[in-house]
Amino acid sequence: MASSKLISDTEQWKELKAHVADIKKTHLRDLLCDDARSRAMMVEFDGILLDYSRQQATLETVGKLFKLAEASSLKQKIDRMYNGDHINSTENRSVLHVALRAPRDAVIQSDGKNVVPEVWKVLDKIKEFSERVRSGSWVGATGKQLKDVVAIGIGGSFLGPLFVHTALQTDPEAAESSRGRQLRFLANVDPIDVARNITGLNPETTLVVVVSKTFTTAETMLNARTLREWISSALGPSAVAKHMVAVSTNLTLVEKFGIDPNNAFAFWDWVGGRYSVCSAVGVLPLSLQYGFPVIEKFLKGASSIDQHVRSEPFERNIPVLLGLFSVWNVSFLGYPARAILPYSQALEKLAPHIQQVSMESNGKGVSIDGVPLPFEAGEIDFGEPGTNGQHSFYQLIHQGRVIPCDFIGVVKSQQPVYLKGEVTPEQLQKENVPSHLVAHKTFTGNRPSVSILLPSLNAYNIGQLLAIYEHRVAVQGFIWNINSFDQWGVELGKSLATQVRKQLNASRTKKESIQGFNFSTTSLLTRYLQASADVPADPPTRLPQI
Ligand SMILES: O=P(O)(O)OC[C@H]1O[C@](O)(CO)[C@@H](O)[C@@H]1O
Repeated sequence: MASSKLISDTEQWKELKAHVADIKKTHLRDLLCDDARSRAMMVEFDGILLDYSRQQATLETVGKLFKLAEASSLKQKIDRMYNGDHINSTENRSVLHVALRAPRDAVIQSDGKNVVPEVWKVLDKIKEFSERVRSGSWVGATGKQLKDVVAIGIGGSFLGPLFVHTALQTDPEAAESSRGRQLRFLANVDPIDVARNITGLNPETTLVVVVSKTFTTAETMLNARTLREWISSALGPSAVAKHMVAVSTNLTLVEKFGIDPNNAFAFWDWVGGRYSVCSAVGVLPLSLQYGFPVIEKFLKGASSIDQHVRSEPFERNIPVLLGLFSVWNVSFLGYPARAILPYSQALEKLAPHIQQVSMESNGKGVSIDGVPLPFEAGEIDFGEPGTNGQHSFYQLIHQGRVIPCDFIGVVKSQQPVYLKGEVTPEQLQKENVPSHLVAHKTFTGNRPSVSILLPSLNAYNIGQLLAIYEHRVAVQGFIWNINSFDQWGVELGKSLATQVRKQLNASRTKKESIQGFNFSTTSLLTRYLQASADVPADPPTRLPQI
């Protein structure tokens, strides 16, 4: 274990700790009376407005946060990321998702090699392949056009693409270009998910995209085998070549699985799973659905924010400001959660995606050098689109626990509806509230939030939003000095789960007794084995169906 200095040992951290008492004495209501303060807390870039005046912070707090950024070498860390240094030191890798959306003529090095040409080679291949499928020049085994796509993948190989797909579905341009086509996502190992996803689809007109960085993830490989069976039992084993393609960094395993390597789309170990939506992981299924030109706009939006993060001074740098205030809320004010509240139904899958990006990245208990953290890092992310959330958990946010909120607004809706002559209810009518209800009917306020206002929600804006959140999470990790890009905890979880699977298999097939688990696990496994005693050890293949 290294003995590097923790950020919490610096003077700048201690100054912020001491500053908390001043802020706790101040009510947000009073802070908001200061127009100059509010004006200074608004930042605009490329059509996006960030208003952070509703943070429990003064301009002095902001100054102190910038000093903390300096103490944590934030600028140098951002530069090291863009320079392709192995900042993911525990896995000895570069972190270069910014290269996935860089312009064709950009130069971004990893291990002494410019990776941008490789990125564009894959993008060009996706463009060509998706155009062939969409135009009908690539057809299925029976000569029919492939109108439907099932993307199999989990975690980072699922949540980001699902978020972007859901956000694009109602955008007029994307809706037009996807007319008559369907994109579905199969993630869960529970056969119910297979049943739901194949219901209503015809193998003759379906293309399956297996998305897995490692091509070893148990859930994905089981689902891939199931859909391979679905295709070959209907159309014969040779149909797999026409109906299944893959996205992976492990092209050897792709070939072993039976997918033609020519129909595989590569990405690289310098792309973390949860940061991979701009690689073939997202770009292939999304281009099949919407056409490459729409998805190229999405990449351009993300790239615009990449340039902003790298070059904008911290005072006007949206992801840096967001990251600093997240650290302020979590580590100084002691608020462990964050609500992501987009006022657009199209962003309904933003919170599930950011949950992985944020919590898998920053849910760490040790510094990048392996030193246990004496403070809390990471935050609990959750969210729902407004106004649905208002009718669900906002009560707790209003009057219960303090949860910093991200309010995301869209000025020009994808689907604007204007009602002529709509009358405003007389909400402000004086009520004769009985005294015993006054406290129940009062908001004490003083709850921090940021507002992010997008001009519209087209492919470009969706790319911007994605990149803002990705960089914000990285900024938080840089300040806390943790490794936001590894996931050893998840890997440990997977290996513990493998032991359980092995035990279940051994008990079923060889009647081996359960060994090496605690009382609780042993009891649950025993009960499960007893209750499923009628399941044959080697069951015949049966496709789930509804
Ligand atoms: O793309 P793969 O290798 O199948 O992994 C899927 C996901 O599993 C995880 O390792 C978490 O279990 C994620 O980080 C990753 O995105």
